[in-house]
Amino acid sequence: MSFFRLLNFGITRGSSISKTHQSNCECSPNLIKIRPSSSHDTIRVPIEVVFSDKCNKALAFTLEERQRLCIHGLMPACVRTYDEQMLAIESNFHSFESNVGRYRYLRALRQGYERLYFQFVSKNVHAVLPIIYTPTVGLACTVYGMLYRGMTGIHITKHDRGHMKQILSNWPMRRSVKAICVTDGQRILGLGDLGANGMGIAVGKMELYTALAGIPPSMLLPICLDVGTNNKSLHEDPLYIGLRDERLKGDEYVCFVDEFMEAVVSTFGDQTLIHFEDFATPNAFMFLNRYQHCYCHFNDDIQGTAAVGLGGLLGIQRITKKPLEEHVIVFAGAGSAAMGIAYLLKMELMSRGLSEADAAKNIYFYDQDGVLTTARKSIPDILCVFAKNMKETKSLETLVEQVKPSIIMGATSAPGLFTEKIIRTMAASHERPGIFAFSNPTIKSECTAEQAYKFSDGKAIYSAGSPFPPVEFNGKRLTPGQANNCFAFPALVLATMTVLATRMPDEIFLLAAHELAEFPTNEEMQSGRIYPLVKQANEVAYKIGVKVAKYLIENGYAKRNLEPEDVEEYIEKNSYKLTYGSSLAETWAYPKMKPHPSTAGHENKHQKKK
Ligand SMILES: NC(=O)C1=CN([C@@H]2O[C@H](COP(=O)(O)OP(=O)(O)OC[C@H]3O[C@@H](n4cnc5c(N)ncnc54)[C@H](OP(=O)(O)O)[C@@H]3O)[C@@H](O)[C@H]2O)C=CC1
Ligand SMILES: CC(=O)C(=O)O
Ligand SMILES: [Mg+2]
Repeated sequence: MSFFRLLNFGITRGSSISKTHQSNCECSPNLIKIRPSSSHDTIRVPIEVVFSDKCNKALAFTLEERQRLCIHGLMPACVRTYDEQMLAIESNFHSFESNVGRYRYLRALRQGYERLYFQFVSKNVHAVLPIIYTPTVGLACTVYGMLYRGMTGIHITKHDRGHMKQILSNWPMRRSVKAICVTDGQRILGLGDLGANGMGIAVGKMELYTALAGIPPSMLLPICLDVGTNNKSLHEDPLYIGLRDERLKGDEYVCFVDEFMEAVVSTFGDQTLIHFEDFATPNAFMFLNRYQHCYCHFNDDIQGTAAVGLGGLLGIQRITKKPLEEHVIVFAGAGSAAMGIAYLLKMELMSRGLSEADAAKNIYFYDQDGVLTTARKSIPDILCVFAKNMKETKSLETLVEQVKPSIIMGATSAPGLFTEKIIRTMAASHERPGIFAFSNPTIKSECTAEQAYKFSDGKAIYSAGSPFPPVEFNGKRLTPGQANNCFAFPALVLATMTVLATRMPDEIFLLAAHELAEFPTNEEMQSGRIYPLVKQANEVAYKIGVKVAKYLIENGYAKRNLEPEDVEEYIEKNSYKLTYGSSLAETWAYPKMKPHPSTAGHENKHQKKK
């Protein structure tokens, strides 16, 4: 018998509890007296469905529901309200001494009570993001095998070639999947190659889709491509969950990922959004170039970070009242994050009328080989324009003394790279030097908030990839910004999924950057915080998501037949409901996802051929 036939047994969809039935119970908040209900009122739902992560309301099952679902007596008498449930979770959450302990608790909560979990995350973004996202998720990935407690997504290994479609079809909610976040685990935050343990990152990113952007979890599928790991310590770790082989490489690796992309669209449809996360930089760029014009694909480390990086730079422009083209900017690190930001920054400057060479003139790159000069052999294409005809130096301090940057952007995973001398040199030449320490998790930051404020005499406009608490300096409370792509990707995926965009063009990342820069008030900007607060992340996702969705419609990228003025209403109507259904039928109807209406042949009037 199908799942739905079981669910519908004995109940008319949409019906509510009858008056007669209600009169069978006498309830006070904590004291319940029941007379047995008549048999036709009960619903024979398998107990594993009632108590499944999707349906379980824990102690919030009402007395009527307990009776009708034949689960009465399987839990204590207390019927908890929403606030009481939140209190219970909050008390548990705070009772753990370590953040990994909290992470572990939240995993169990998600796996037992999905809706309750997302209620808690959405209402406590400020406290929970540092656990399910950076920095704690990074630490959790290092011990992921130990923390593993069952299915969170799909693992496809290098032995699955030729069978990927079949594996993707094994996902229980395959009919509702609309977006995928995939990693091959090779560059997990700044922690390096964590192989199959990287699944924790894909899960964390997708949880933010739901918690911040309201996308139903049933539409989301985290995937780990287990192509081996070159991390020897994982090969020897008895709790490691992945293949203990060297990584696939070369053509074999590319063909593997090609087959994966084809399997995704043939299983879930060609509108599926495919988010790449934490691939090693050369592969990240290679796949972005390969797929961005034929799939609905983006790379968050390159493009999401670029939107947030440029948003921060536009914030510095607001504070200093000096146009970005007049700032001297040093990028420390030449990986996905730094190159992505520099590319978008160049695009922004060229949109202001500068030539490519002029846009790149004041932008310097520095990596493990020192400053990027024209003398360097084999420069990645994207960086050529930034290479300078200057004397080579291996020292970042020397470079900073030489070019006196007003802004430094670190994405190196090299903690302490921004020394006291560097920060003091910048503060001596600039009233409000911009210091970005993008690297994650916290232990990888190029400098801490305290160092940035102390060594700059409180002048620094400091932001970091991971959260830092406010710092008291000379009687002032200075609040760092969080320069993290979590202020961009939820909005971008919300927009893309809302309008069923065919592609994710560069312009939407530029637009997101501009919108993000407008968030902080003038007062907040002047105090040195150029990003919104983490607790505003839902509002950021919604507002930027709406703007980007309208842009996609107006520029012919949308497949859904939706007018720009209807975007807000559509989002509100279709977003994940954090509260339980108001009737039994609504509660139990949850797993039945309505397929997106086919829009084939219904191009909206804004649509151009792309
Ligand atoms: N805040 C956010 O939203 C995001 C943060 N990140 C973080 O940024 C960091 C980098 O990631 P990604 O861009 O993918 O970069 P990669 O790890 O691919 O590259 C790191 C770059 O830093 C350089 N580097 C390493 N050590 C030093 C050093 N001591 N001095 C100078 N340069 C150094 C490397 O140089 P070489 O090539 O010569 O080895 C390389 O160019 C990670 O910590 C990641 O977590 C990433 C994406 C988003
Ligand atoms: C935030 C993020 O995507 C990273 O550090 O890789
Ligand atoms: Mg990342």
